[in-house]
Amino acid sequence: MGEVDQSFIQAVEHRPKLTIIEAQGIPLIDLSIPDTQLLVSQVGDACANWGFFQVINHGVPAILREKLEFASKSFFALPKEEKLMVRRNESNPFGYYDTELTKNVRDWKEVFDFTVENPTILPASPEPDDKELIELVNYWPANPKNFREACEEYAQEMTKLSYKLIELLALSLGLEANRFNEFFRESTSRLRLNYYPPCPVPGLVLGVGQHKDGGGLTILYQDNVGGLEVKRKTDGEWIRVKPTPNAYIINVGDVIQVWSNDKYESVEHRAMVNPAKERFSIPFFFDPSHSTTVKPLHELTNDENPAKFKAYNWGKFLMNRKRSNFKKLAVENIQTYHFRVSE
Ligand SMILES: O=C(O)CCC(=O)C(=O)O
Ligand SMILES: [Fe+2]
Repeated sequence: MGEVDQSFIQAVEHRPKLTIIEAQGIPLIDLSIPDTQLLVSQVGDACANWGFFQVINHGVPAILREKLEFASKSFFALPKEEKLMVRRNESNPFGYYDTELTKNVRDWKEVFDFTVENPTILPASPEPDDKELIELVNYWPANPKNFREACEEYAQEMTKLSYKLIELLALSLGLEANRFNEFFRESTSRLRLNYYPPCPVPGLVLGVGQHKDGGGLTILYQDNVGGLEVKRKTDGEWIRVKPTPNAYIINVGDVIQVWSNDKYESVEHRAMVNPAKERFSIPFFFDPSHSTTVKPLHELTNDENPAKFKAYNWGKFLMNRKRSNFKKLAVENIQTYHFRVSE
């Protein structure tokens, strides 16, 4: 990326501290324990207290992740011109991208995005009155040769793990295990490969600026370099999540916060960059169908605990976010608090 352009520089209050506080507290959950009740209560506590947890013994074969990590490294090592052949554009918000913005500031990263459904149905634009839908098919690079296969095999495993987790989450909220499943048919789930090159000014920029994930669940794999920071709910302190070999980091997104009527909060996080090492991470975003109307579940609201959010459409929300990370806007990008019912 050459010289550090002004567009990357974070406002003073958002700059990362170079002294690291490493989290003791992010719960580590063993998904293989046979006692479902115990598992459900561990997941429930983690969601309520942190919004984040790590899982081990999750059933995803390490070999598939390693194959994808290798494919990702090979892809990002290609000459820029080759990567630009699968660049996202105004009409398709997926593919390769190296100028993404988070909240109007540039991230120090390159990404490759693809969707799980083929095709994925999305609104043509974020405009509320535009009813047109589009069918998106993924861009695949010609190299490395097994790139598409590695991506697709891994995404299937992520989908399986997501259903396991969303069912535990439903149980932890006192709902039927399959309560959320219907929302994820014709999902808009996406997988992202993140590449963070070494950066000469890690105290001034971020790999990903502070944000909340907008959708259902995120399943993140981070390599052993580390850089993910989570805003601790108890005191607002930024806490580094230490990489655990073979583990996944799970966080609830805004959609689950709304469904749960604030019982579970979607927590802010960000990624720091490293002055010497490159870093790779692989988030999977388990997101509902574009047609989903997101609103607090009726089972979780009543007269004493009325709905805290107005209903909104997931497809339009997603396209709004996509527009704001493609182009710098004069206004703040869309956030779920815009739908909060005033008290
Ligand atoms: O790379 C990371 O550790 C975090 C990435 C992330 O939060 C995202 O892509 O939404
Ligand atoms: Fe994120």
